[in-house]
Amino acid sequence: MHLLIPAAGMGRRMGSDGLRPAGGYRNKLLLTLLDKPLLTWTLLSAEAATCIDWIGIMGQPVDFPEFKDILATVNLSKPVELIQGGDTRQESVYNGLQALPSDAEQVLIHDGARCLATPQLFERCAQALQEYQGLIAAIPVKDTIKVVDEDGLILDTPERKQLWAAQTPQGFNVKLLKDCHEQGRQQRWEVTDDAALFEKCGLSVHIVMGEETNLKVTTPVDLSVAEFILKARHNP
Ligand SMILES: Nc1ccn([C@@H]2O[C@H](COP(=O)(O)OP(=O)(O)OP(=O)(O)O)[C@@H](O)[C@H]2O)c(=O)n1
Ligand SMILES: C[C@](O)(CO)[C@H](O)COP(=O)(O)O
Repeated sequence: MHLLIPAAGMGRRMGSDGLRPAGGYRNKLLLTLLDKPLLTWTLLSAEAATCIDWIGIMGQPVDFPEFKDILATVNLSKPVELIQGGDTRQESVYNGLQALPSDAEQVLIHDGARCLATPQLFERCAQALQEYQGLIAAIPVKDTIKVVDEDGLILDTPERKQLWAAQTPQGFNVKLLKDCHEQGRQQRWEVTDDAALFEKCGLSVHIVMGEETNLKVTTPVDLSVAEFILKARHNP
């Protein structure tokens, strides 16, 4: 199974590590969580998942020297390729898809920022991909969700039992996902996950039960929560 890791973000919402001299934020995946860069935790989980046999990491070239240091430390047993990311997650995944080996039939896509996903979740998604052409890890929403207009007025309260919070890994048939990305570029669709492109193209996407701990490290609070979870895992 091929795995693409989008890791080319700016970490604007994290915003904690100051501006780079050249402008722009420092990639949050290079921040330290316990004693390792955040990206290292994601890679260690991918390494432990036996279903994965090739890894592509989409990053910004400015981060490649540090990515190479991380790879040298982790010393993965699987082939790894660094791929130039784009200005959005959608563009980064597009670039990753173009860089897949020509024999890749199925792909899992997993945010570098979801560094707490377990190897078992990768295995579960890879297994389900033998049955489905499109799937995502997701968990039932715990809060009551409101749809709100620009003036702060509630428009709707969707029924909670139909709401799921999308996570990654997201898994797809490579050819179908490439077609969906092409169509997305032509139609100028802007989406925040790959499943949305599948949906817009009228293709079905199945849910695989995700993990409550599989949070996306987005803000400084997430970093503290992730550290807490990792500490509990490593010193139970
Ligand atoms: N141009 C981009 C933007 C995001 N990502 C990746 O997509 C994942 C989810 O994105 P997000 O959490 O939004 O990360 P950032 O873009 O870094 O954060 P922010 O939106 O706060 O700037 C991350 O692993 C991030 O590195 C990417 O590969 N290319
Ligand atoms: C793909 C994703 O992680 C699913 O929750 C999420 O949509 C990424 O979104 P972001 O806008 O990059 O935070």
